[in-house]
Amino acid sequence: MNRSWLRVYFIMGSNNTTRNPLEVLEEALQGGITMFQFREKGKNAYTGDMKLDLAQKMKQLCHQYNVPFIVNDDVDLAIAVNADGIHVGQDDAKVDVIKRTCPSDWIIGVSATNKDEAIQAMEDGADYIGVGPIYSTKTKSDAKKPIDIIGLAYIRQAVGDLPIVAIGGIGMTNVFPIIKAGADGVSIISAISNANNPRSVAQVFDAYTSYAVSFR
Ligand SMILES: Nc1nc(C(F)(F)F)ncc1COP(=O)(O)OP(=O)(O)O
Ligand SMILES: [Mg+2]
Repeated sequence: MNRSWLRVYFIMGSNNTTRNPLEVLEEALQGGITMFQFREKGKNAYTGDMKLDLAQKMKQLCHQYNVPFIVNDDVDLAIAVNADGIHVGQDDAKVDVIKRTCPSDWIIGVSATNKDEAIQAMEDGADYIGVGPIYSTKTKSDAKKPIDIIGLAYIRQAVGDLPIVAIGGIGMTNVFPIIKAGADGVSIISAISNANNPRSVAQVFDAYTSYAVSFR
């Protein structure tokens, strides 16, 4: 997996915006996001054919901009739309099962909050780990206690050069310390999905992360 795909990793579901999610995604793609995760869950989330249809349209958009399209949690949906990969948490499908039953070229991401989860994900063969929550977040109602920059640095030290994307309460002002602490990129939901101008916010994250990574 190309770790630079993690640099500006946008995550969104239909309930993370009051606008048409396809318009928000296209604006974020125009602004330079480097990877996208379709995370359709929680209050008023789409299900069934509506979820399938939205996933197919989002994947098409991402591929118009040569951006990988990842599905959160839902392995069956990811297979149905021929996604580029899946992201699973500690309570979701296991990596070894995914590797046995899903396309061999899939990007497989795993959530990790501590060193043990990170090392386990690496040993299981995850292509990247989503480390956090770095800061407190309102987006994920069942988020664990924030680990802050020090928790990220500790995990970076434990996993060598395994690709890491940081997640949880990330805004433009804390990009630099997160990259300096060892993340290859930042994962953003509401900073882009709730923005008046998702394109310009994505552009700022693109510029800030590129600059920060160049110092690494
Ligand atoms: N969805 C995520 N994406 C990332 C990514 F690495 F992509 F930034 N990291 C962490 C999560 C959280 O994943 P999980 O713990 O299963 O909770 P949920 O399914 O509610 O998102
Ligand atoms: Mg999950």
